[in-house]
Amino acid sequence: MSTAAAPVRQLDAHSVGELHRAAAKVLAECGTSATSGPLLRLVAQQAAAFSDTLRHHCRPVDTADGLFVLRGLEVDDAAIGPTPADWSSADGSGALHDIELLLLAAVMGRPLAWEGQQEGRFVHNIVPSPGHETEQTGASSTVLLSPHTEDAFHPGRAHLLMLGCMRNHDRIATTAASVRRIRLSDADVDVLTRPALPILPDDAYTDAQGYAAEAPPPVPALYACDEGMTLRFDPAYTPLENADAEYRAAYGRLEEELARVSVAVSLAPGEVLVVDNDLVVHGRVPFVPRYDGADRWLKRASVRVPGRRTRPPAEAREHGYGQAAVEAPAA
Ligand SMILES: O=C(O)CCC(=O)C(=O)O
Ligand SMILES: [Fe+2]
Repeated sequence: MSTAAAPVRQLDAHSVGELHRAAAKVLAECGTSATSGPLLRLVAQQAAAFSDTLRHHCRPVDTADGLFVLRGLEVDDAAIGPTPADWSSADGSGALHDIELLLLAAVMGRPLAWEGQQEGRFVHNIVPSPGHETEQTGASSTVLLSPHTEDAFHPGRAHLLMLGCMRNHDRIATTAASVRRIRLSDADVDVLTRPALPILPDDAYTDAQGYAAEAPPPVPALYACDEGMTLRFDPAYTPLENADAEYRAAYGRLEEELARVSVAVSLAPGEVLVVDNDLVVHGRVPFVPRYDGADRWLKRASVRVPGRRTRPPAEAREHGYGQAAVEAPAA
C-alpha cells in the first residue's frame, strides 16, 4: 500500500466563509443538526445559492484515483468537545460540521440516509466504540476494515461517500483503491462481470440481515459502463464458498490488484475525503482505540447523483433486503 498523495482541492477563503455562514444560519433556525423536513429544505435552498467557485470545488471526481480531498474547513478542537463514545451518544456534537458536510453533499447531489442506520440520520458519526473493536463496521478499531463498496448490498447505495475529519491525533488512515488503476486479464474481467454471488447486508443493518422474504440476488463485481469500469465489492459479506473455483480465483486476483493499488489517506481535521463509491473501495487500517475522549472522529455523509449510469440496469429489480434509502429533497 502506498501513501501517494490524494488529489487535493483547496477551498478558497470566500467559499469557506459561504459554507460557514450557511451552516450557522441553518443551525440558528433549526437549533439542531438532527434530521427534519425543515432542516433538509433549508440545506437544499442554501446549497442552491452557493457561488460557482464553491460548486466548482464540488465537481465530480475527475481523475482515475476516483476520489479527492477538500481542504480548508476549520475545526476548533476545543470547541467540538470530546469524541463521543459511540454514535448513539453523539447527539449534537459538532452539529455545525454536520451541517457543513450536508451542505457540501447537497451541492454534489442528493444527500442520502437509511431508515435502519444511525436512526435515519443524514450525517453519521464514525468513532471507535467499546465492544465493537473487531467488527467490519465504522465503529471497529483493532482489525483491518477490509476494502468495501459502501452499502454494497443495496441498489440504492451512495454514488459518493464523504468522510469529514473532526479529530485524528494518531493519523489513522482510511484506505482507498480505484478499479481504474487495477490490471486484470480479459478472461478475469469476463468472469467477474457475471452475476455469480449476492452481497449480503453488513453488520450495520441488523434488520436487513433478518430479511427472508426473497432470495439474495446474485450481482456482478465488475461492470463496464460507457465511461469505464465500475465495481461493487464487499468480500466480508460475499459468500465466496458458494462460487466455483474459476470464480474464486478471479475474485482473488481482483482482491490482490485492489491491494496493490491501494493508497492510505490520513485525514487531518477540516479535511473532507470524497470517494466515488462506484470506482473506489475504501477501508481503514487497524488502530488501538484510546477511549479517552480524544479518539479519531469522522463525520460521514452519502450522496446519490441523479442520472448517473455507472451501474447495471438490472439493479433496479433488486429488493434491497427490505431496506429503504431516503433521499433529501431538492431545492
Ligand atoms: O473510518 C474510516 O476511515 C472509514 C470507515 C468506513 O468504512 C465508513 O465510514 O464507511
Ligand atoms: Fe465504509
